[in-house]
Order: sequence, then C-alpha cells, then structure tokens
Amino acid sequence: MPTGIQTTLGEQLQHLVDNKTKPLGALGRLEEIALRIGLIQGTTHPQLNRPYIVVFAGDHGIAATGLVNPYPQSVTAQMVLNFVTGGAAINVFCRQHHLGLAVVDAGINFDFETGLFPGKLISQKIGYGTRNYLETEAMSADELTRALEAGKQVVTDLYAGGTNCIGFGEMGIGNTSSAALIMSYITGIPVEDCVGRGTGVNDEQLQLKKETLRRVYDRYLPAVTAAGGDVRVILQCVGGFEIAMMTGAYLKAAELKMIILVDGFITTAALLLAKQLNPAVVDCCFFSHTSGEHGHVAMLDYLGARPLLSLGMRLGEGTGAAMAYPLLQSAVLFLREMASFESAGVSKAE
Ligand SMILES: O=C(O)c1ccc[n+]([C@@H]2O[C@H](COP(=O)([O-])O)[C@@H](O)[C@H]2O)c1
Ligand SMILES: Cc1cc2nc[nH]c2cc1C
Repeated sequence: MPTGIQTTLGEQLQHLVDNKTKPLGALGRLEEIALRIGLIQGTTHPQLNRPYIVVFAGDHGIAATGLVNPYPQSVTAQMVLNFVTGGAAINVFCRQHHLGLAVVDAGINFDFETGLFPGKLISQKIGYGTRNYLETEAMSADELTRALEAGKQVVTDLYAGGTNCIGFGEMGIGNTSSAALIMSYITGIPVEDCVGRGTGVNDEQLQLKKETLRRVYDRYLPAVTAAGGDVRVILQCVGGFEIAMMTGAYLKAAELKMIILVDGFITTAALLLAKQLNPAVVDCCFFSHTSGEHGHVAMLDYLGARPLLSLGMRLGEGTGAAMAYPLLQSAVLFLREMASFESAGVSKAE
C-alpha cells in the first residue's frame, strides 16, 4: 500500500488480508468475515472477548390449545431447568467452544425457586406466558415496553462485563407460530408459506397449524395495517415475551457495536422486527445457519442473508450460533496472527 496516502479502514483491512501468506482470496468467506468484524469494531486488530449465548425463554398462550404444537407447554420450563443444570445441546456446544451461557426467564409459565441457580437463570419475567392470541392480543403495551427494555438491560450488563460478541437463542413451545406470523406481516409472504413443522407436527397437524394461523393473521391484519405495519403492534398482537426481549437485545447489541450471531427461525424473526426499528442492526449480524424450519430460507432471502452453515438443524436454543462461533474466531485469529509475505519472506505471485 502506498505510504503517505490517507486510506480508509476498509482499505487497510483489505491490504492486511491480501498480504497474508496465502494466494489472494484463498481464505474465502473467512476473509470477508474478518474484514466486516474489523469494520464493526473500527480496528485492524479486532478481537472477540467473552463471547456469550443468551437464551430467552417464554411461554405462549396459544400453546395450551394444542392446535399448533405437538409438545406440551410445560416443556419450556422443563428445558430451562435442563439448561441451568447443563444437560441441553446448547450447554454441550457452549462448553465445547468456551462460550458463556445466560438463560433468561422472559415469561415462562412456571415459578423457579429463587436463588437455586445463582448466575445461571436471569429473571426478567414479564408474565406467566403470553395470552392466547386466538382470543385476544398476546401482550399489553406495557408488557411489550418492559420486555424490550429488559432485553436491552441483559445485553448492557453482559457488555459491562467485557462481552463484545453475542449470539441469541430462544426456548418457547409454540414460538414457531409467533415467528411465522411476524414473518408474514413483515415480508408480505402468505402465512401458509411461512408456517413450518416446528418441533415436528405431522401432515394433518401441519394443516391445522396453517388454518389456525391464517385465522390469527386475518384477525389482526386490520390493526397491523392501520398502524402501518408498526413493529410494536405486531408484537403486541402475536409476539412472545422472549421474541420481544430478543428484539430489544438486538437493538442494544448493535448500538454497542457488538458482533451478533443470528441463530434460526425464531431468532431471525426477532431480527426482522429489530431491523424495522433500526435498519443498521443487520450491519453487526452474522447469519449462523439455515434452519430446517420451512420458511427460514425465504426469511433469509428477504434479508439478503447468506448463512455460514447448512446442517439441517432446527433446534433453536442458540445452537446454530454456537456452531458458527468458531468460524468467526478463526477469521479474527488469522487476521491477527498470520504472517505477511514480507514478515515471513515468502514470494508473491509475479
Ligand atoms: O431455531 C429454529 O429454527 C427452530 C425451528 C423449529 C423449532 N425450534 C424450537 O422449537 C420450539 C418451538 O417449536 P413449536 O413446534 O413448539 O412451535 C422452540 O423452543 C424453538 O426453540 C427452533
Ligand atoms: C425437547 C425440546 C427441546 C428444545 N429446545 C428448543 N426447543 C425445544 C423443544 C423441545 C420439544
């Protein structure tokens, strides 16, 4: 690079990448990741500190009807106990990759014994699950405000502890329905095409899920349309406490220029909402994987996103984000640690 000429950070990063001991472009997408992380952090020496997965958990009123989900609502609380005792998939992957794990009770229909899991379960309980949106709005304006703020607070606290890389996960029986409705309102894709099998409905149950969610979609369409597609109205009508909290969390993480790992179907639906409120949020996002949940591909297409992995995973919990984290880590490390042609005395192409 010619000296004495003012260069942008992007040009400096590209120069560094191109002068590493490798053929030009040979680290493929890792190069693009390194460059983006450098730009987000505003440095030629980016680093990922105290990376965390935050799992927001909440219950959904609709889940108690049995119309849209094969597993009972009680599984949300049972899985949260599994998270805090270390037995879930996300625990295994976090241990494997040295990721911190925070579990947030955003609104589970269960009372956990306070003090039993210090530092493991963060209580930001908005309520005992949302209301059944087949009958009435899922949450009040006040509940929504509190959920958005709580999501921001969780991220602020982690940031204060030194975390600059964060992946969001979720747990909530029935939340693929909420996510499909949100997707449909925001993208305009017919709700039937946004609906998937979730935790595994059969063909007959899938048909019932589609019919049920069409009814819900039509019920709230006038309110959503009258509000010009306002995110707050969508969340109040068909959202979940964990989805609302995640929306606030995305907004705060981007404001703090954290590196954000986006997980699967539900977490991407929360990003759709956050993006409506602040389009710049996606500039900090890395899309971990393409979920096996039908609808995720179209959601990613809508965002113009190209995920890193495609493993057919559809678990949630932030597991896709945990799997993708080491790729980001490799990108940052090659940029920081690889020798240049000059320093290693390796000849460049003629
Ligand atoms: O992350 C995904 O892409 C994903 C796809 C399908 C299901 N899930 C998980 O399954 C649960 C919701 O499924 P359901 O069938 O109860 O709506 C919830 O706990 C999610 O974490 C997650
Ligand atoms: C067992 C189980 C584990 C989960 N993890 C995330 N969503 C889930 C849903 C079920 C049903």
